[in-house]
Amino acid sequence: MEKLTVADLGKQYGDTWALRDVTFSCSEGVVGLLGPNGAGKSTLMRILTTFQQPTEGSVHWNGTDVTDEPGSIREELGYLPQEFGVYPNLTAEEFLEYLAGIRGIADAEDRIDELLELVNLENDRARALGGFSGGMKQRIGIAQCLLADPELLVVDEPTVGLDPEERVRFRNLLSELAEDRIVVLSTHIVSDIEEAATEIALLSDGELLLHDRPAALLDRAAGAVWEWDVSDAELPAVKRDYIVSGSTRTRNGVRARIVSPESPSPDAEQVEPTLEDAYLRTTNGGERT
Ligand SMILES: Nc1ncnc2c1ncn2[C@@H]1O[C@H](COP(=O)(O)OP(=O)(O)OP(=O)(O)O)[C@@H](O)[C@H]1O
Repeated sequence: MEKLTVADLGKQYGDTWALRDVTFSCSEGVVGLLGPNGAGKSTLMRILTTFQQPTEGSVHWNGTDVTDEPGSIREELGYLPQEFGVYPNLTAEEFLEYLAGIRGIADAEDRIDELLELVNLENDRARALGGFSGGMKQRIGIAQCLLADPELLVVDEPTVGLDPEERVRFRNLLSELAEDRIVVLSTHIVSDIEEAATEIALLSDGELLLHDRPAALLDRAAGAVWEWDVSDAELPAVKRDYIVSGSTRTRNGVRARIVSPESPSPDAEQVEPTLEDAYLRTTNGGERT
């Protein structure tokens, strides 16, 4: 039996369905919850973590319905919400001691040492959090999630505001953590999950368009990615008529990369798809404008 099972989940705000008929299940690994802004990712995460009630459907954790018994998942859950506040005057170590205290975790000293080392903040343990970079704050955020050694870790857009180096470090940390637990990670940036995700759940307009291995998503763009040279004058029409997944400047214009089932021009060359191409194809262009 899978550990986490989501069945026919729906959430309505007023007249709007933020989630509709979402069904999937998973065990250990990184589940990359991918989708444009407003797709319903945060809503799904808040329901998984029991901060919100679904309008319809259910979430089961190890066979127990979490709406009926929220304690069943809360005891084994670490959650890093999108807006994670820290107390600027506390040091990293004091912050973790404080949270361990209010969560009733006794004798947490050794665990705090272990976690500070895991998130690579052991040398900054005595520094006030107010002086931490975005990446350091995210790492202390992950450390606090792990205080009780949870089996399920839910992190909402954790790489927002991180520099490229911090992103890579953070992704590696999550992959390590997913060896013996489920990590659900939401993002609208494909490269955040390209290497780390063992499964991708793709949400768009509240609907789950796909839940599968990254390779299955990649297959969706097979034979549908093209590159060719266009002039600056032609570029606006290309952008209007196609899903453009990239463009690089050339001497006389740009080399456009587009996602389309048919060749856009006799000069176009078919190229290997990336996960970004497949994501754009599946969501019909990604971000809604
Ligand atoms: N409390 C709320 N009341 C009304 N509508 C809401 C509420 N929370 C979210 N929504 C709407 O539900 C939809 C899904 O929002 P949600 O925040 O879950 O998406 P998201 O994929 O996490 O996007 P983002 O990355 O922008 O947070 C959006 O249309 C949003 O406007």
